[in-house]
Amino acid sequence: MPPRSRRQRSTAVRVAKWALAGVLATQVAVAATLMGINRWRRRVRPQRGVFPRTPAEGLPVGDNEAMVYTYGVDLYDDMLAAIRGARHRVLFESYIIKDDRVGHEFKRALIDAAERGVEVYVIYDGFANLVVPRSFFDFPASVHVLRYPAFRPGVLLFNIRKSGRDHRKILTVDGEVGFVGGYNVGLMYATEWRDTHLKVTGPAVWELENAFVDFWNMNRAAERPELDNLGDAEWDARFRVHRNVPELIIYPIRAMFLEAIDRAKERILITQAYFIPDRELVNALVTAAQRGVDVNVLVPERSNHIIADWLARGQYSHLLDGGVRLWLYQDAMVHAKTATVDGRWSTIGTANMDRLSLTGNYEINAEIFDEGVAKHLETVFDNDLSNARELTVSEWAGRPVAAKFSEIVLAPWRGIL
Ligand SMILES: O=P(O)(O)OC[C@H](O)CO
Repeated sequence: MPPRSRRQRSTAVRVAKWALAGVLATQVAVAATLMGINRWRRRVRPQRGVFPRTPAEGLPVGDNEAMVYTYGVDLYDDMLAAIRGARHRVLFESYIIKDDRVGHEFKRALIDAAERGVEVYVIYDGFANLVVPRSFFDFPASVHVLRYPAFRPGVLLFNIRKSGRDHRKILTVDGEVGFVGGYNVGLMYATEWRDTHLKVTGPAVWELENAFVDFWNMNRAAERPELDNLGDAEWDARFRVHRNVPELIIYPIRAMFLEAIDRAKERILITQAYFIPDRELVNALVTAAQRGVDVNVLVPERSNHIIADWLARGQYSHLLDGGVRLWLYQDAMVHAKTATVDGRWSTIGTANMDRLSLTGNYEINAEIFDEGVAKHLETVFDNDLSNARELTVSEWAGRPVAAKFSEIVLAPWRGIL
């Protein structure tokens, strides 16, 4: 190579490096500014954490009964009652368990169950609970505990099987009752966050048990017992459970969403805590809106993760211009991960509509083909709208230039979070 073109190439490489460093520095500066503003705003104008609730009611789904919770106190009361009434086996898995009054109530109930001879298995995520003192997770030997590791060395070798958090929230008792949904365990979630969880009784509990058992057996320490499945799978198409399992490189929840949106004819109602859909999901929603489907997405106006909010905002123009209606939940965090289509299909689960959940973490979503459950979720959605405001195309177009700049600068992070 002649000396001049070698010089040109090294200049180009230097310019590219500086440009990249400049972009990264700008992203960090924008993110730090947003976090600073958020911290200040939370101090001067804290969220009231008051929101409408929709009473839970028993809804038949084939041979099962489903119940939808929208208030943490009600949910935790029923979960604790189930653990306290356990006779044979409790399987409890939570992404976050706080070291507070509610966390201790669960811990006590689990220990008491083990002490009266019930088999008790507990799984929690090591990374999500790094801020919780390790001593909180000291259980007597009678409780079998699996801490999903905060770090798995395989990720350093880009081994996708070793990636992802255990983001699931499952409780099953005696194979008779099961819970799944958005609620972690903690005092703040009990009263201040609007979330959605599902209780199911009947043969479909097997689905949740099976999900727990597979995870336990895949990740248990050698000295911990292997779990047998109790009962048989029902193959009931009305109530299915989908699991993202990075270890097996399967992520069916994203496909479930795409399939349901693709089939929609009348209406789609989605509630999401962190709404950062990928290109295909955005296109599916816009395509549905353009074929006349009434597409509605409810998100918190201010979530607990300001950067997630701003990554979500980066998609709003495309969605609003495409005819999707966006609703911003007021004065409280809405943490639900639900959707319903055409009054007949519903999902309630742990997966956020973002990259981390849909192609990253261990997740679990119930998919329910039932008009009663869908109708109930539509009522929940309507109640939530009484505490939300619609973001209009004109309001959005008139946002400050600094906001538009921040959205553009942070856009590349959507592929990570
Ligand atoms: O990861 P999620 O959806 O369970 O949400 C957890 C909260 O963001 C805790 O900060």
